[in-house]
Amino acid sequence: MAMEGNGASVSDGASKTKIPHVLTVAGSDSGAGAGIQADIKACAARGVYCSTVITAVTAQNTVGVQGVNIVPEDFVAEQLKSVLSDMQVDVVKTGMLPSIGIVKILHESLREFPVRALVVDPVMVSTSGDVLAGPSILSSFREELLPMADIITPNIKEASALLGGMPLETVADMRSAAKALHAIGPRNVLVKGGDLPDSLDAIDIFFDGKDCHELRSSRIKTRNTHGTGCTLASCIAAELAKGSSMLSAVKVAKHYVETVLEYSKDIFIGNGRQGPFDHLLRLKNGIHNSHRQGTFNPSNLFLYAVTDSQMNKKWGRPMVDAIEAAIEGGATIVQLREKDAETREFLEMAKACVGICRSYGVPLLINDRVDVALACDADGVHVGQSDMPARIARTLLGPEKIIGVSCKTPEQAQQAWIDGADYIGCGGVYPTNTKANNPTLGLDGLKAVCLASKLPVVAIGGINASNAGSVMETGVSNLKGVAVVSALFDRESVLAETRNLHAILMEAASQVK
Ligand SMILES: Nc1ncnc2c1ncn2[C@@H]1O[C@H](COP(=O)(O)OP(=O)(O)OP(=O)(O)O)[C@@H](O)[C@H]1O
Ligand SMILES: Cc1ncc(CO)c(N)n1
Ligand SMILES: [Mg+2]
Repeated sequence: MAMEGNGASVSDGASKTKIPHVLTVAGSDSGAGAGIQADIKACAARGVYCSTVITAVTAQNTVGVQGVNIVPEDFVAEQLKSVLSDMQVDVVKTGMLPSIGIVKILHESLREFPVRALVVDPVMVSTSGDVLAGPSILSSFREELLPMADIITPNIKEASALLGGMPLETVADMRSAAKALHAIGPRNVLVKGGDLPDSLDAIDIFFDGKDCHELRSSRIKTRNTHGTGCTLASCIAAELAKGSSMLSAVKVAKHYVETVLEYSKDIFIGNGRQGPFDHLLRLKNGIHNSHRQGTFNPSNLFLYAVTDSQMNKKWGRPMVDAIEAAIEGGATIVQLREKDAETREFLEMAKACVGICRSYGVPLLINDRVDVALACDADGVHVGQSDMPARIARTLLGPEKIIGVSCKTPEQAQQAWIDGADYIGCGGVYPTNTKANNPTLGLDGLKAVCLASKLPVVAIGGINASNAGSVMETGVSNLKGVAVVSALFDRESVLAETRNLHAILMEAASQVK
């Protein structure tokens, strides 16, 4: 029975804050790794409101899909109307659409209530091999849904099915498929290569009708990949709802998936072949076993990029571009270190950098300046032994912000823990030009500092592609990564250098394990 609306409307003239809003039209996954549940968590992690129209309820776990119950078409229509007629949806994202009738209803609803963008994840078969939408759906996808879509995100099998069984085995095949799918009508196509056999990287192909981009990230070795496709599409929708361009939404989403897989690679849920991951980046090393209710994850120290405005000036690149390139290349945290700018100029720059880092989910720390960190709402500060003491910085910044301290000696390392710091920056490990009169500790000095503290440590000072491997291979358990300045920013291509260093660190980390 249909219920009447309650007739009440809120329009009291009070100031209203619009929050970006994604509506997901998808199936429920009882195991909560994929489907509606993944969509809600991905949107929440990206700071976007998510409403839900449920098309089917599945009984599903890490072993497979045990049952599917399709929601009656009329009731899908009713849910769509309830949300779209009232709730200021920016972007609609679709997942499991299990019948031709449901596709038709969605098509009609979107004509009646247009939205800014439509993201279509043409879900057909789960990775466990279970059918979520049968082949009879293909023609209605092609005729009704694809031409309306701003982007479609098929995996290899789905791209092949939509193209009548065209075989897809190589990156070149993925490129041809992206172009052929574009001809069916969607504005943009992303063919996902998560299931591409024998590929070292996770490669996706993006085609916008003009240019074809090959998007690569490192392939995380983990069983916890159930729901990557739903998460990727929801994150694209979330970034579009915030106002991103399509290419940047796709890049941010891909980077987010890589980051959550890395964070969640060792978590254990379920006994089947493919487990879920933790969208909110908390389980591994996270708040559950931290001494403080903070949000710092020590894995963020893996590739720590420290900026230098002189170097960026020398190479003629704006700070935000340099930072974006470093993040794209694999930097896991950024420290803004500014020695020349006046406070106001520094603050403006810091705000822009917070914006870019936040869009990628990478923390930004401010060197030295607690006031600037507070004013731009950065994720924290890094202080030296002659800067604001960490204990006072903690009082000023509160329990949530990240605080790092530079330490050269075991005594300083012990003090950093007592003062409530989150990590230690230890160096200079090797000689460097970026800091005058800085004594060199060598790998032995680094080890001594690591062993003196429970805190995670990042090594700094003269580290580059040729010696980063030996630093990581010291194998002390709380040494979590390396911090670099010149090796990334005093170079022609920040992206290429960061990527290279990231690969070296991954290799070294796998040796240690
Ligand atoms: N092991 C991995 N490491 C890094 N990225 C990955 C990995 N596996 C998948 N991805 C990325 O995750 C995204 C989803 O890709 P995939 O091809 O697995 O989609 P899907 O099969 O639709 O996902 P689902 O498992 O939810 O059905 C892509 O950007 C892909 O490159
Ligand atoms: C409900 C649902 N939607 C999508 C997928 C694809 O991962 C799944 N396994 N379950
Ligand atoms: Mg997959």
